[in-house]
Amino acid sequence: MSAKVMKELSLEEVAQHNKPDDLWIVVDSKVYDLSRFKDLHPGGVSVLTNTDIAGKEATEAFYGLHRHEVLERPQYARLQIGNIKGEKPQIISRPPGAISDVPYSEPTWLTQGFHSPYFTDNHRQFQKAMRQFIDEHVYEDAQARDADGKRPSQHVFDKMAELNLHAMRLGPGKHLEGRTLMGGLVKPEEFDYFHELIITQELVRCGSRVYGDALLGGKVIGLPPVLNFGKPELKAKVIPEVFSGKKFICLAISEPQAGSDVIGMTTTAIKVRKGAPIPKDGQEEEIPEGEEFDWIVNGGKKWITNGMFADYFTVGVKSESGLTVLLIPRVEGVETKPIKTSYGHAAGTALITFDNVRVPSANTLGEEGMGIFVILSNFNHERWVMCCGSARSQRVIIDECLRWVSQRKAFGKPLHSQAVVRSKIAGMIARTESVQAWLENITYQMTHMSYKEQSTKLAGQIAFLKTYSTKCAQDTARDAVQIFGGRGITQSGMGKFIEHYYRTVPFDSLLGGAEDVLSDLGVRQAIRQMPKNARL
Ligand code: HEM
Repeated sequence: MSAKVMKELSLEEVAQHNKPDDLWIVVDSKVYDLSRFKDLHPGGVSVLTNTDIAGKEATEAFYGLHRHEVLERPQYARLQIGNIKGEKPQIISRPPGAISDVPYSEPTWLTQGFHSPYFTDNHRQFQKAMRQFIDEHVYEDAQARDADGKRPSQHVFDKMAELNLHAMRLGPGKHLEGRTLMGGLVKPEEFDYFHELIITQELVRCGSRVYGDALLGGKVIGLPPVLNFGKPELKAKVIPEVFSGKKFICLAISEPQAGSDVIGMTTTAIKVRKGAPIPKDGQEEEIPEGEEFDWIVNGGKKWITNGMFADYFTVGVKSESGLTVLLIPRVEGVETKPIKTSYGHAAGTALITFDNVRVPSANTLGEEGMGIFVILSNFNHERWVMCCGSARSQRVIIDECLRWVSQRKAFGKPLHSQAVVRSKIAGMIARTESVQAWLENITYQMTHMSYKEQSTKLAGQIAFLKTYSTKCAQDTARDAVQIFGGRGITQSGMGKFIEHYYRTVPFDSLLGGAEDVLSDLGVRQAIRQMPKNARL
């Protein structure tokens, strides 16, 4: 189809078309014919036929009420019939992959003229590729799935697999060996936690909290126990399936009765001889040392991210010898039901029931009765990932607020002319910058410590950062709603990302350890490390 030929028009010519049935307006030097559209306009007819708008330059009025993306939607873009002679559009869309030039909407290491001791040229190239990938292949799917509640489209998982992003989201390590990462941009042995931070922070820019989890959040926490504690044959089967984006895994620990109280969990596993019938009395059989057997699992798990579409479940169970972790495939006796949460359905949050589920002993992860170590070993990494996301999501809100207060007028002046509005934005910026700076410091420590060292030295730091970051995020969400007013609680239009943020921000403060629990953990760790001879 040939491109539409745009007329070159003057403002005087446009002014002739100011009647309901012959209605033109100008937005950012582009002339739109709204004669037929006016009856379909979601904001009504009268605002368009108003004498201040019909046949006039309406840029300011338009941007006070609509996001720029409205004009990019094909059904509205085609209303354009021409341009104002000698003028050029001033408002440009950010090209895919580009850095934003709205102040504070990027961390300093990505801001023109700023420097960083942490990020190398390789990190910068990696960030560029990652942003391009998100803008081109992920953003639209995130918006669509957030709205319809379906899980992410398979083509997104497949594209991520092509770049080995599923593997990279588990951080640096042996699992990257022999893989081509990001089309060869980074060598497996050079991939570090800053690369991983970049992946998480770029993903968050999609502006959908549920989609972040939907995009295999379950794998980020459910696969490490397999990777670190699974038997070789199990790993050889499950890991390639999950890294290929064709099979899904989740972590199932929390229970309706026990919440995150891992010691108080009630899901049970008893041993029976391989293939033997399930004992009616529920009593475990004596299995000779070294012989393979089956576990019989009964119980349930709640709030399990990706549970609805998972093929594998990494499950904490109570066994005779204590807490044990099993990898349970989706087999007979496993049932998943959706749980409605405030962030929507795309992440497949599930209630899972296990009814006499038979699991081979070869699927035991780590030692029997030592499951607490299997579970705890990944907590730091999970919390750190959440800090990366939380830091970046706060920046998305700053970007939204700065744009809004500059384009929205109240009492004849832009919103930013109100001191109270500026003061709220000052708080947002200070909080976000401090979270990111602390995060980069911790990430740097991680790149210089073994996994074991990280557990002993950084558990407190990460716990404090997570608590601090999620508290900052909640303050920022609350202030952003005040700045956006009614739009901040409306799911479409100007404030849609603010409404979403305010609704979903508690997730980060709960998942991976609630705020109060984590602060306490950090202090207890500090007390344990107090030198015995320290005195005032
Ligand atoms: C090319 C021209 C225009 C198009 C394509 C358009 C399209 C839309 C759309 C899609 C909405 C729904 C809300 C959203 O998705 O953001 C909307 C709402 C609205 N529009 Fe327009 N519009 C145009 C021009 C105007 C103009 C010039 C005015 C006059 C000041 C106006 C006033 C409104 C109002 C008052 C609302 C309701 C806003 C709200 O719910 O907060 N529109 N418009």
